[in-house]
Amino acid sequence: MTVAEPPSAGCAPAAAAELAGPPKATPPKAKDDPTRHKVVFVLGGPGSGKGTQSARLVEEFGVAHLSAGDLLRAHMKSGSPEGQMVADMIKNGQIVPSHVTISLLQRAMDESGKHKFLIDGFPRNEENRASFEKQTGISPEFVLFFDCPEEVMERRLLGRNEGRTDDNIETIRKRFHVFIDSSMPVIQYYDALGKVARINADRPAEEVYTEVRRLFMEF
Ligand SMILES: Nc1ncnc2c1ncn2[C@@H]1O[C@H](COP(=O)(O)OP(=O)(O)OP(=O)(O)O)[C@@H](O)[C@H]1O
Ligand SMILES: O=c1ccn([C@@H]2O[C@H](COP(=O)(O)O)[C@@H](O)[C@H]2O)c(=O)[nH]1
Ligand SMILES: [Mg+2]
Repeated sequence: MTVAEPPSAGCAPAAAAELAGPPKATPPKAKDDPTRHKVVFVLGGPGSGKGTQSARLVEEFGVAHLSAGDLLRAHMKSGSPEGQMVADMIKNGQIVPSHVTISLLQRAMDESGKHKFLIDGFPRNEENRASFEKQTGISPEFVLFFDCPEEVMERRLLGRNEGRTDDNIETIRKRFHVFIDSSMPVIQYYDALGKVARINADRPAEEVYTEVRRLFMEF
């Protein structure tokens, strides 16, 4: 990627901002820096139970939970053209451009006043992952991967009844394809670094949580 030249002196502020190019990369903080943000990515197919298990962790450990999907759903209600684009992409099961999701995540992290985060449903593809690591200087402590058969996830999503525009059979099938094609490579990337804890999510939620909390205690 090419880095934009700095704006010349005398540039108008708006033009200068435009010339400044993409957000600058943040260098990683030292391991023992108490202000360092620690992140666990919560990944798995649609309906695998990411939100359900994250809520339990919030209850027990008080960690901050940032669901990228929830942030995008809130953003789509903003009424802005970008919000409309997000609404259309969610309805079609597509991955929203990284810069949109990362700026929502960054703002939520900054406003939370916390240092430990569960980031649920992100990164969705390799480009999300690389951009997030570069822009924030954060790589995850580990990844919780909820592994669940598609037929089980499909049944759960069709029974969820939260009025989501993407919980219909047509979009669910697209989301499964996107998960296999684009999101699994992210899990494989972190697995190669020894950072993935795989959890069998095809069990009662209580049973899944017993394993999740045990893994989380090490965080
Ligand atoms: N272990 C489980 N057994 C049975 N039902 C479950 C289990 N975990 C979650 N559910 C139910 O399945 C549905 C989907 O769960 P949840 O919203 O946590 O999934 P998710 O991974 O966050 O999905 P999405 O990626 O679509 O946001 C919910 O209705 C939830 O109550
Ligand atoms: O990082 C992300 C997270 C989500 N999306 C879009 O939102 C929907 C729903 O996400 P859930 O995690 O299931 O709530 C997803 O299908 C994508 O369209 C995204 O683009 N990027
Ligand atoms: Mg969810």
